[in-house]
Amino acid sequence: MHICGELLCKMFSCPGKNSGIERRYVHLDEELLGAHPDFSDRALPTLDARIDMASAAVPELAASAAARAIAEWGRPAADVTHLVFSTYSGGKAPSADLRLASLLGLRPTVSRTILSLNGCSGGGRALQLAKELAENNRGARVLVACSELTLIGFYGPQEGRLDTILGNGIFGDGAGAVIVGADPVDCIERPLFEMAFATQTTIPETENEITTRLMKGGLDFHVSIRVPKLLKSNIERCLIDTFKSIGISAEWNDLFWAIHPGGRAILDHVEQLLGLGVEKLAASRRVLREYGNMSAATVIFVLDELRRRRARGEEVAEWGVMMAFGPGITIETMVLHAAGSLKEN
Ligand SMILES: CC(C)(COP(=O)(O)OP(=O)(O)OC[C@H]1O[C@@H](n2cnc3c(N)ncnc32)[C@H](O)[C@@H]1OP(=O)(O)O)[C@@H](O)C(=O)NCCC(=O)NCCSC(=O)/C=C/c1ccc(O)cc1
Repeated sequence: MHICGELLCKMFSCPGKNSGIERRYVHLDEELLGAHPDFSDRALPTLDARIDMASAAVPELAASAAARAIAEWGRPAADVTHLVFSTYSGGKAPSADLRLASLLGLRPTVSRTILSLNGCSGGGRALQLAKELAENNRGARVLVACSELTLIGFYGPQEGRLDTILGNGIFGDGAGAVIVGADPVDCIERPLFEMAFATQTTIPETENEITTRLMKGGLDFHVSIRVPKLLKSNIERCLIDTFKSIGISAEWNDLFWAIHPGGRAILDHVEQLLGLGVEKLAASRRVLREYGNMSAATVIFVLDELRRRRARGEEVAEWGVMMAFGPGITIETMVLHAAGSLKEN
């Protein structure tokens, strides 16, 4: 796995002091908002304009992250055999993945899959899919790219909808990219993480807790106040079942953790539930603090942060867990092994 996170956006903002977020980056700056004042009012029909803007910016942001991931990988872009692309900022076909393939100069036979509206679990799903593609196609090299722009669903506060303020307060823009393969070529490819085992779980009867819907005024997000507690009640079962499936018994504090920082309360609940030491979620908290919740791209930033910490000589456990949460409520869980070369970076 070769990883890169990328931000191309222009403006930063600071939500409330309890959010755990110090800054975020957004494409929709004051100049663009000045040109589209109707974006602030979700009752106005702005979807077309938002889709046009996102269709241009989403693949460019993705290309910037992917170009860096490919450069670190060390092989030409033409060696990419598959592309898995995740975004909630789509709305057109052909989708941003085709434009991304063209911007990167991928081969015309590259096998493309787009994940749309998977929300914050999209990064975890894309990586699981890439793992399966890589393991089942000899020599495959899968580019995973997640690119999210909040402009598709940004609008002003609405009476009786505190959750829209929450969405505008914690979401940020960003793109992450990873190259996944199953059989690294010696001396050229230096794997960072091995994806040992992956599962997806849906919490029963929670389909209305995290939702998005394309409306004439843009993408309407709803995140219920129950989400942190619902995750808290279900995460440990997922972890126990996942580790049982691979026959490893794990002490939670002996692992490294790449938890999707969907919000400060989610990290607090996970930390408390699993009895984790304060340093265990430091990578997730740093990404939340510096970038906010970038939906699918966020877990890639967390993996990148863990990689950087290891490179700086900080102690990172050999085995770890990545978890991402999205509409469903869907929990994507992956057991990771820090590959040998990570220690030498
Ligand atoms: C940092 C927060 C936002 C605020 O923390 P706080 O400052 O300590 O404050 P409180 O938690 O006490 O909340 C302040 C007020 O907001 C209210 N509130 C608090 N969450 C809420 C609420 N979801 N509704 C509606 N009122 C609320 C809460 O009741 C309270 O109201 P009040 O007592 O009247 O002041 C914290 O609540 C928090 O981290 N919450 C979890 C955030 C969360 O669920 N994140 C989403 C995870 S899932 C995800 O990321 C996927 C997104 C997605 C992306 C793209 C897609 O296409 C699809 C999906």
